[in-house]
Amino acid sequence: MSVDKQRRLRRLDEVMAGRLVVSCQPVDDGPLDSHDVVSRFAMAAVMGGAGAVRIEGAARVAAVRPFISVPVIGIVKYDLDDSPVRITPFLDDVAALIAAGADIVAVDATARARPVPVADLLAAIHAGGAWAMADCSSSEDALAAHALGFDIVGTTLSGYTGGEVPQEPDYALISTLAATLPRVMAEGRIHTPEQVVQARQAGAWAVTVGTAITRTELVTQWFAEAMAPQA
Ligand SMILES: CC(=O)N[C@H](C=O)[C@@H](O)[C@H](O)[C@H](O)COP(=O)(O)O
Repeated sequence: MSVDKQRRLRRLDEVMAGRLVVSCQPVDDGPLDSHDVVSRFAMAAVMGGAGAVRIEGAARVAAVRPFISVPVIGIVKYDLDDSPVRITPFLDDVAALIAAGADIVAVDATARARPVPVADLLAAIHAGGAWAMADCSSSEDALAAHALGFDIVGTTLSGYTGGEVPQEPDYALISTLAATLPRVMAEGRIHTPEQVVQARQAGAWAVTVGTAITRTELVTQWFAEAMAPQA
């Protein structure tokens, strides 16, 4: 491993290992979907103990950046006609996220039809001086991403590449990955502190929570549905 790479990974471990990441992605087009609200979510998350935040959109990363000093994981999401890949499929967005102040850029690293090869996205992230996170759906994705040189692999896309979305986090994937890979981000459907504990026990290097903190409509719905008449 090159000295530069060793240095990069040491610094990444210093700032992120064992930390909670809050994904500040409100429901699209909902009342909380604004730069101002997301900046405030990010500040509140840091006050609550988050070690990093995950933000969608380069303009939004730029809006949030002045308010927080913790690492920002930047992504840009799409709904493409010719590819199921949603998370940061294009090189231009990698550059824009880094220019906006993202410290880490996350990309979909699944083996699905895509406009730009994962290796090219990775090269652009590292050329821009950022850390690279691979959003994966399976151990095959994650092992391939690690072999390519991604700094972090996440379970972000487990359960989201076809079929019914499971209820629970994918602890089995977290633990399979953690057995051989150094930086596993547990992400996806982690809604409670107890689930954070389980993800950590499964070997997660860091844990990302999104919906349970920043999608108030959905969290309210969980509680509202629990109000159904009791037998
Ligand atoms: C599958 C997909 O597109 N995941 C997205 C990735 O950025 C977000 O919609 C999630 O909110 C994020 O991964 C955090 O997960 P959760 O909101 O379940 O805590």
